[in-house]
Amino acid sequence: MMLVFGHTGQVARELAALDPKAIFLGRDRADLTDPEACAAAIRAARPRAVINAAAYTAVDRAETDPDTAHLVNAEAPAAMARACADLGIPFLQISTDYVFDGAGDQPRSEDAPTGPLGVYGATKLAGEQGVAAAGGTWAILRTSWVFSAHGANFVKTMLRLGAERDRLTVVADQIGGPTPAADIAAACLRMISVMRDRPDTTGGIYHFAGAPDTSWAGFAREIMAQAGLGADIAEIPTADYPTPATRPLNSRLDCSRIARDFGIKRPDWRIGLAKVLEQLKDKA
Ligand SMILES: NC(=O)C1=CN([C@@H]2O[C@H](COP(=O)(O)OP(=O)(O)OC[C@H]3O[C@@H](n4cnc5c(N)ncnc54)[C@H](OP(=O)(O)O)[C@@H]3O)[C@@H](O)[C@H]2O)C=CC1
Ligand SMILES: Cc1cn([C@H]2C[C@H](O)[C@@H](COP(=O)(O)OP(=O)(O)O[C@H]3O[C@@H](C)C(=O)[C@@H](O)[C@H]3O)O2)c(=O)[nH]c1=O
Ligand SMILES: [Mg+2]
Repeated sequence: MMLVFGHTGQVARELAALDPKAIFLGRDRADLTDPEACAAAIRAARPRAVINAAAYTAVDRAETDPDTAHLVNAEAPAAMARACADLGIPFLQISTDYVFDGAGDQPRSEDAPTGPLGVYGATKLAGEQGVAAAGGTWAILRTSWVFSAHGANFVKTMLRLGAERDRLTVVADQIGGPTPAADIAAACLRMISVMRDRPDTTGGIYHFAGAPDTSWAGFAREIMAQAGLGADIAEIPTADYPTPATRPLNSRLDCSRIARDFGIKRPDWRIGLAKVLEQLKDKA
């Protein structure tokens, strides 16, 4: 049986859809501000593998709440990874494009230098380092710009604003790969299964993002088009959209390593978007 930290989050919900037999620990059963309680939950459940799909994902709020973000994003995954290493079971942590500084215009590989611009990215990077230091069989899946029919994400924000306004201003100089949460969940399950068969030739850090790379404005335009909303998307530079946390400009991830080791290809996010819009229609 698989143990998943997270219950209501985007990726956790999609893991539940694909593997309903897994155990999902929400905040009520495992609070990541208590890392040792998370490790104890793993020892008590004795699962065959653990996926951490919980995180402090409020990028701007993290700037003024760094201690909580550090416990949740850095200390908790490190404690989980140590518990898994002790039990000899695989551990999969999900991380982010925000560990990079976003310089340049080339896709980054897994061993490119990191340089987070804000507290969220810095705490997620510390979490990666804690997981790697734990030893055992582990993988870190770095993804970007996650969306789904559940929870808070850019697609749902754009649908709400696009229904209210004729014109939206959206940044056009941050470039990355929007990634459907359902594809992340499928990638996680495949990685766990392959890692259990081939622990010696798999593991480490992997990049995984939807294709093709686009800007937030390009993403917004496709959302409006597929949803049949008429709102005009006006492109603006990041400087015209001030936020507490600085975001990387270049979030392009080179995803060739996950294709090589696991046969997992970049999904077309436009297809994932169509599925999410269908799900939202069914919910309404
Ligand atoms: N969202 C994105 O765009 C991206 C996300 N990622 C990474 O992907 C992973 C999954 O993200 P996603 O599914 O989008 O996350 P969501 O923001 O949808 O959900 C985060 C989950 O973490 C839980 N959580 C937060 N704090 C705690 C805590 N103290 N104790 C227990 N649970 C807690 C939340 O619980 P509750 O509902 O109770 O608040 C929620 O279920 C994360 O590691 C994230 O860093 C990477 C790149 C992009
Ligand atoms: C709502 C809105 C946002 N924006 C900009 C702000 C920001 O640069 C970009 C996306 O906004 P968001 O608030 O969704 O971005 P953000 O919460 O920073 O999204 C990030 O979340 C974390 C968890 C990750 O790991 C990242 O991969 C990334 O997905 O769009 C506009 O330009 N116009 C708008 O009307
Ligand atoms: Mg956000």
